[in-house]
Amino acid sequence: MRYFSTKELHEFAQQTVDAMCAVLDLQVTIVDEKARRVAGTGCFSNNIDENLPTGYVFQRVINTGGIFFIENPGQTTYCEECLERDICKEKATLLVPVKLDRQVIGGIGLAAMTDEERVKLVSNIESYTKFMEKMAELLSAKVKSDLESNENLILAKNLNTIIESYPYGIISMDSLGVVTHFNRNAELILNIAAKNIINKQYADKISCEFLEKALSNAESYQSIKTKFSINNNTEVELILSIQPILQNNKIEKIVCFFQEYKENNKINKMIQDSVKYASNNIQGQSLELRKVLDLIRKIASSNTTVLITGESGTGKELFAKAIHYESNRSNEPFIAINCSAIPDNLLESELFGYSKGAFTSANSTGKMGKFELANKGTIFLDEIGDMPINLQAKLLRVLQEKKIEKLGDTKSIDVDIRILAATNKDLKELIEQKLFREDLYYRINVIPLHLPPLRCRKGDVPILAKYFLEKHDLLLLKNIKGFLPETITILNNYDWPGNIRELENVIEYAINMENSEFIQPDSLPLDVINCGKKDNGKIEINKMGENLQNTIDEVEKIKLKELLSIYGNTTESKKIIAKKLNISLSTLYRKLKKLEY
Ligand SMILES: Nc1ncnc2c1ncn2[C@@H]1O[C@H](COP(=O)(O)OP(=O)(O)OP(=O)(O)O)[C@@H](O)[C@H]1O
Repeated sequence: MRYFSTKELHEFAQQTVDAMCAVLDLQVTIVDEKARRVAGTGCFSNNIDENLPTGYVFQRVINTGGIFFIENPGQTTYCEECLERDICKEKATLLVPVKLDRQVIGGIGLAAMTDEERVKLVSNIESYTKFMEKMAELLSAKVKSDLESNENLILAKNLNTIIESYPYGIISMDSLGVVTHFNRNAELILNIAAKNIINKQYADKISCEFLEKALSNAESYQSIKTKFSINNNTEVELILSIQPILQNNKIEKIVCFFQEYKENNKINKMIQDSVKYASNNIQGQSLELRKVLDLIRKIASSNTTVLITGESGTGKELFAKAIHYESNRSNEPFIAINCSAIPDNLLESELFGYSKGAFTSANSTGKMGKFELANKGTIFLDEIGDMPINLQAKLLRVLQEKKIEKLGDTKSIDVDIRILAATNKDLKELIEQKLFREDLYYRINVIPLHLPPLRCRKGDVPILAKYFLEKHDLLLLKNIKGFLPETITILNNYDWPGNIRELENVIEYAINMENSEFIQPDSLPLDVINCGKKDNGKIEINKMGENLQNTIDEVEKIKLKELLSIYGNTTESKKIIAKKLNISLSTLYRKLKKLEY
């Protein structure tokens, strides 16, 4: 790649040398990483865009990244290879590399052309060197920022092409709802010209309840069937996904993808079906699992609260979603909140929302709480055992009265929600410790649903393993066909303390490690092998051997990268590197090839 390839950079380099020459009263030149002159003052200005003479010391600066000061040009060993050493007009010269992220991308040279200039340069060499280093940093920063802005430009063009050719409507807007992108398909579906909506507030032209909710609460909604009102009183029915983009927990942008809903449209049907039959994602055939699935089908359409219990990673959230999507609330929101992940003092406002001006740091427009957001749909209160006791009293009121009050507001709002709760704690024990309200326990535990740990439904291990293999193999593009029988035996023998989440992670790890068509036992993590296989000595040693080789390769890679950046990538430089490492040149080439250099 040529770093000083643009006209702007050439002009900047020339302005830099002119300014330096005016201040220092010495001649200045800049060369690129191929030792081609990019800019120059005085006699150097005659050879711009030409290569420097073969053997000129600048070549060493570029190859080694070192600073060179030649007090007596033509007479030092550095000048021996220079074809112009006998006609050199320079009386002294200082050459400094320009580096970008440790890679040499050129150099700056300062030359004394008279005896007087030479005395000045020699006697102040330290300060000149420091100054030149600063100028090299300045040049490098300019090259970097030009490269970045060029990359950004290409990225923006690329993104725009993707957005325009995407087969869905796309609207993107900022946190105030001002539209920044509106693609061709959005124009066709909503019958609005992009120029009439870009830079305007979407609410002026179209309105959608979900967008408003997403804008005020940073919620993402996936594949909802919803109606959009267009300003001339027409409505279109859409399948819509909304994705907020957050920065420091604040909405920066909202991106919406949508398609017009048509009964017999294949994609729409697929989206609808995948939403409706979310329980299809539940894998397993054990008797224990089939009992749970039967129960889900029975309870899905009622509005009764369900308490899902089970160890971490057994699928509590997945089953909660299955209940929602099997119910007649499936076209309405499913809102999940993890009560242990939110600090106690914030949980109340997250659940109930607040009115404008409720407290000093409150958002000036107020905020909808999760209960209000889940209206008509389902709210999933995960880790309910961690809910602070004062909030438990408020939750009880919501369950009994189906009303909520925002913080800072006395007006109550009716909510029509189904509550699903989950915990991996023993709530009865928490009741004894006075950490959980007994009345709330009975209120939420109307339908108990217990998910057995994976070790109690071993029959599901091979089915789940195959399912996760197919899922991650597709994502990692490895084309692995299955497991060796010994691998399945190890998986079956293991205890799975982290349940299905742990199994999924183990399979993803194994796919990454595997280089053959079938997952071998030694591609599993060591702790799974050790616990899952009784005679595991051979595998452990193999694994250690493999890890040791990986570590050696890594260290070699780092060292070679460092030496290449110091000495350069030419044949000459490689000879120096081989000598330094005390290995033959052919061994060095073999190592570079193996490490893909
Ligand atoms: N039967 C199943 N079939 C397919 N995937 C499953 C099954 N059960 C769980 N999973 C997957 O396992 C992972 C963990 O599930 P989930 O997050 O629902 O567990 P959880 O019990 O809610 O965990 P925690 O208590 O730690 O929040 C998820 O990726 C989920 O999709």
